[in-house]
Amino acid sequence: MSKRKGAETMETVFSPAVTLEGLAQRPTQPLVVVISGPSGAGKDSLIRRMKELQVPFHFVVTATSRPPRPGEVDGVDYHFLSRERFEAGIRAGEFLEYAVVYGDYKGIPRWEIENALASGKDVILRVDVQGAATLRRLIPEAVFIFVIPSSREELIERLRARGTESPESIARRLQAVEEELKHWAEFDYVVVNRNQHLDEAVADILAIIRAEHRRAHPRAARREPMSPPPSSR
Ligand SMILES: Nc1ncnc2c1ncn2[C@@H]1O[C@H](COP(=O)(O)OP(=O)(O)OP(=O)(O)O)[C@@H](O)[C@H]1O
Ligand SMILES: Nc1nc2c(ncn2[C@@H]2O[C@H](COP(=O)(O)O)[C@@H](O)[C@H]2O)c(=O)[nH]1
Repeated sequence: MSKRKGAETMETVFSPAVTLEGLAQRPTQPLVVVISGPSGAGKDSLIRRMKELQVPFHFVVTATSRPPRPGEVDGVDYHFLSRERFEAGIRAGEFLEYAVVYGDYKGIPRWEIENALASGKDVILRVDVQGAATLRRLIPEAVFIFVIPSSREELIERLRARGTESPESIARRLQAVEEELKHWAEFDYVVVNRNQHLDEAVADILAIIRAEHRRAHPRAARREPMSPPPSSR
């Protein structure tokens, strides 16, 4: 490519001078990755698989007023709170974000986010579509991934086979899908978690994270809490 000597190019106007070594060793910022999608899409299964594969990331444990399912561990899957304790937390401004999701409170404790950002690792949050909309305002530089199954039948079958929901809870979750789907285009990526192809969806998420780390102009991960805790306002 020939360029006139002294002529301004896109590179000379926009790129600060670097050495090859400097550019090659450029530190990458931790990412904030928000995983959302309909109930039963497989968000928790994907995150669990990524933990099994020892992918280095910090998972933000959110809080809920719903009772634990068999096998769920307090402080690992959720912080399980009574409804009263959750409502007291709302009044005290303890949550960065909270919503009523399928009839139960769900929310992100501020201290969890502060710990996550202090970890220096990529941070993964899993929230419903309402939560993703709130986080888009609070953390616009986060990477937003919408996870879906490949069909409604797949979703119904998965929610039934999980065996954790009452028929009413399954109906409520399925009723929400249409509304949730309306928001797909607000996400940066759509990942399809096909039946029996969980590892393909995991590979997609890892590819997204890898590519985001290779950005020439990275999304800057926040180092500070999103807003001061209410007590110091
Ligand atoms: N690729 C897959 N193939 C077959 N079954 C799957 C796949 N992914 C997830 N499942 C199963 O589907 C059910 C729902 O998955 P999971 O609980 O991970 O969904 P979720 O999106 O986290 O749901 P929720 O929003 O309700 O918490 C689980 O029983 C899980 O084992
Ligand atoms: N808005 C928020 N949604 C959250 C949070 N933590 C989890 N979730 C989402 O709730 C639904 C239902 O979860 P389940 O465990 O009861 O099946 C699912 O979409 C989760 O991702 C949160 O802090 N805020």
